[in-house]
Amino acid sequence: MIKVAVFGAKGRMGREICKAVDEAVDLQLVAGVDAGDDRTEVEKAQVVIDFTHPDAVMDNIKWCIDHGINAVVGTTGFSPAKYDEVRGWLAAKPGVNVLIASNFSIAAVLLMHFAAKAAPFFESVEVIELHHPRKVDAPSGTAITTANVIAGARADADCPPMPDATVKELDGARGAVVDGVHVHSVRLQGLFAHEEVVFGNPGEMLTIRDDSFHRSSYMPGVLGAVRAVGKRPGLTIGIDDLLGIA
Ligand SMILES: NC(=O)C1=CN([C@@H]2O[C@H](COP(=O)(O)OP(=O)(O)OC[C@H]3O[C@@H](n4cnc5c(N)ncnc54)[C@H](OP(=O)(O)O)[C@@H]3O)[C@@H](O)[C@H]2O)C=CC1
Ligand SMILES: O=C(O)C1=N[C@H](C(=O)O)C[C@H](O)C1
Repeated sequence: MIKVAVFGAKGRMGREICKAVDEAVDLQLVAGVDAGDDRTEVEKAQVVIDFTHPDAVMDNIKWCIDHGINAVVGTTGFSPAKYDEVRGWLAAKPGVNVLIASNFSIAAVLLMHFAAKAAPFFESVEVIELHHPRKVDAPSGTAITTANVIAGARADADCPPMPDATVKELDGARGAVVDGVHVHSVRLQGLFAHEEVVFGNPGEMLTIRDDSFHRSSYMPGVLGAVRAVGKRPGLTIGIDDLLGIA
């Protein structure tokens, strides 16, 4: 039995995660807390799951590492510098592990995998992410990761810069630029979490799209990460390795 606590327990993801942990026969929910709550019960956990807020997540990870508790983190807002900071904290606490993934849904993880494979074959690529209007961050963490892996694959293949004649632009019209990839964020009532990667060549186009319709799509990935994190030393980024597609 793995003892689990949830940070952000009353949030949209947290509520679903508490239910999934409760229903799993090999996991025991020992605590669920939100901002400002007492954390005494959390200290009994072997794994903390964090789905909170980009401004809170680094302090939460530090708290887990200081208390010798492994962490599975879905909260967004990470950068290479933040990953390095977590690595630094973990180096001082051997035996404690952290797994961070910008997306735990199988469809989104596969979308990113396929996007990286397709990237070297196209002259142009842009990312469009579409989410519910309660989302606080833009672009989404998944879109940032997608742009990162596309840029990495293009750099490895020595792709030339993408064609783009824009010289006159209303601020934001071409979206945010992440690692040289344009990323467009749509916030629309009725949507949940969706992403399209559009690739273009002269005379042809490829679209790769994933749709999450419900938060249940993240649960197999989150619970799989909870079961795996104790066996993965240090910092693990993403669940590709857990799925055997790294
Ligand atoms: N990786 C993935 O697969 C996915 C990631 N996400 C990400 O997860 C995060 C949360 O999303 P969502 O559930 O929709 O957000 P919500 O705003 O619904 O929930 C966030 C919860 O975190 C709580 N919280 C804030 N600060 C702290 C803190 N310091 N310690 C403990 N709890 C805290 C909030 O409490 P209070 O209201 O009291 O402030 C709230 O209950 C976002 O970054 C989102 O992008 C979402 C879906 C999937
Ligand atoms: O806030 C959300 O809802 C989601 N956040 C994550 C992100 O920013 O990528 C994952 C998913 O898109 C849902």
